[in-house]
Amino acid sequence: MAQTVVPGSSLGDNRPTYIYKMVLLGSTSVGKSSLAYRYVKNDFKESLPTVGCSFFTQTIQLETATIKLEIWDTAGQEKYHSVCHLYYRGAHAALLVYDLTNKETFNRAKQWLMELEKEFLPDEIVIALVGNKTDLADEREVAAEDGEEFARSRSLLFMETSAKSNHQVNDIFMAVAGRGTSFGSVLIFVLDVTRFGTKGRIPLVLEGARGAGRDAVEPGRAGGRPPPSIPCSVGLEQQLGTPDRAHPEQCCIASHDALQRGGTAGTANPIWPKGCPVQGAAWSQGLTTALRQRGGQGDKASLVAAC
Ligand SMILES: Nc1nc2c(ncn2[C@@H]2O[C@H](COP(=O)(O)OP(=O)(O)OP(=O)(O)O)[C@@H](O)[C@H]2O)c(=O)[nH]1
Repeated sequence: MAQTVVPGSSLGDNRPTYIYKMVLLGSTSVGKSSLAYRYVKNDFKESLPTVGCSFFTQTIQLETATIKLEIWDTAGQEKYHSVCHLYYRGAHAALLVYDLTNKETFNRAKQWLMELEKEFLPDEIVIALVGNKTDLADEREVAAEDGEEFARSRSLLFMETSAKSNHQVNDIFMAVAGRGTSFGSVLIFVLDVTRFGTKGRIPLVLEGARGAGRDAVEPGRAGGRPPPSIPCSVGLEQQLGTPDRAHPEQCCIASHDALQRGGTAGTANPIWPKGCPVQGAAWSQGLTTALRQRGGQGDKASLVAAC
């Protein structure tokens, strides 16, 4: 399993930071944002359809290392499909979510899988098939056995969840993180109920970090993904009220998305979530940094080439 490791950034803190990118894919309204919200906030609320992609991070401080879980919640609406591959690029794990009350979304999840299989080698990414909305048992259109059987035939993790009733939400995130440890023996996550309790949001602890993954990089080294460094806040981060430091790569991708659809890469980007506190200068700065890290300039041609 590929993780990125960077040296600790705080003064006197030499612990490495491992970055683990997890992407949520699936049709619109299957509950991707709700699952992420439940996992991060342990709550459920109505949310608007995702625009482009929401991104947030969850940091886990451990004795020997820091784990930074990057969760990329993609938009399921078809109009965003053409740019989705930009979001799952470099992912270590993917949750393929369908709505078990809507068979069409199950079929769509199978198509997502085919796309992932074109992009990744089998041992490059952990994939889980997730049937969401178990609380709507009376409306079920996809039998649990069908989901399970398909997952088994393709060696995927499988779980049915309900973001609404909080059924197996922690479990699926944990299972995916746990599976990630079986590749390359880089990280071992174990449940630490003594520290977090069984209802802890991220009951994970690193038991042993035995060196860097094969794509481990040092900051600034060519070929590696840059560490998050630009103040920015988008999508779910914003909804959660927990502004974070956005990934320059996301600023780049969002801008590329806008350009593809005839928008501009400037601060007036029509797709940028309304009310985003960093709609202006901070986002531009993030974009500029992303471009520089890719060796480009801040013009449209460089942006498209870089992304
Ligand atoms: N009953 C029930 N409703 C759910 C559940 N999860 C999500 N929903 C509802 O399904 C609808 C869509 O949820 P979202 O989380 O926005 O779906 P999404 O997959 O992120 O949608 P896009 O952003 O368009 O891709 C909302 O009305 C949610 O309240 C669930 O587990 N049970």
